[in-house]
Amino acid sequence: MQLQLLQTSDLDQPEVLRLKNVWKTYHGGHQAVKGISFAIRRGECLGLVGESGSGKSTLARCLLTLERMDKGEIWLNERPLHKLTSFQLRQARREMQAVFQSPSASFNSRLTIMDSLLEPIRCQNKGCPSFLDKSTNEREIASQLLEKVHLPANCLNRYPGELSGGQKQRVAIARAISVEPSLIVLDEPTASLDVSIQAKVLNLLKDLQEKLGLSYLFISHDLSAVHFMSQRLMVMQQGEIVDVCEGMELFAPNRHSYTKQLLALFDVN
Ligand SMILES: Nc1ncnc2c1ncn2[C@@H]1O[C@H](COP(=O)(O)OP(=O)(O)OP(=O)(O)O)[C@@H](O)[C@H]1O
Repeated sequence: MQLQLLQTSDLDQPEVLRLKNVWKTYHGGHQAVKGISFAIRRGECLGLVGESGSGKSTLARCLLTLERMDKGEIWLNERPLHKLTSFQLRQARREMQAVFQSPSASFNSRLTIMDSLLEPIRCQNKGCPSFLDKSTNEREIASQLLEKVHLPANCLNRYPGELSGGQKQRVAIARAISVEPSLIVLDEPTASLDVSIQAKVLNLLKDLQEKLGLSYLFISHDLSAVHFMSQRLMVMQQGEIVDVCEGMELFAPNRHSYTKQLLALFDVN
């Protein structure tokens, strides 16, 4: 799929992802996700906020098909992931990328940054992403990708251990966008970073989303970060979506009582 420049608020855009009535129970009977349904449109950032243990990561792992759900439907670009064979699923999964909380865990410490960065492009036999200047030279493609996340090309020969957490997270973001996925799941992408770096990474993600028309599911326990990033946000409590709102509706007096509790906890503006 080609990324396109577009208005992020454009509700005429097609759905990239739709979840219908997704349930997940862990061994021992704990219901982490209880009948969740939602959709994400192309070019949209949908925020998911909720306190620790509310089921956000479980939901993310279910939709990335890293975790088997009990029941429900997951449609990616109108393909029913819940009906695919394992082989078909491996192919379809490539249309989704994820950036997780811990940048260190995302890299093989024995691979150079260049090799880690180019892994998805090589695996998927893809060439130069359409949003870069055309090139067939791997090093040039990798340098351009790093440039998109404001890192110098001299990082390419280094190993993950030689980069800071913030730099590694930027490489993880560059790697996620390299194959022009339909959806990027960002699961607490700044939670392990220094406060001074968090805002920079959020700004970078928002800038890339707007320029490249990316679709994000942005997950965080921090309501202010979710509000900053997302056109629409969902509030999750004990495995359920208890509130959904757009932009400034967050401050409406009739919000769910749990949303109000979160608003009181975080400095949202
Ligand atoms: N592998 C597992 N086995 C059993 N229970 C689990 C497992 N993973 C998560 N849980 C439980 O499911 C619930 C939801 O966990 P989950 O990690 O999805 O929440 P979360 O909202 O992402 O939390 P956090 O913000 O702390 O990451 C929690 O009660 C957790 O203890």
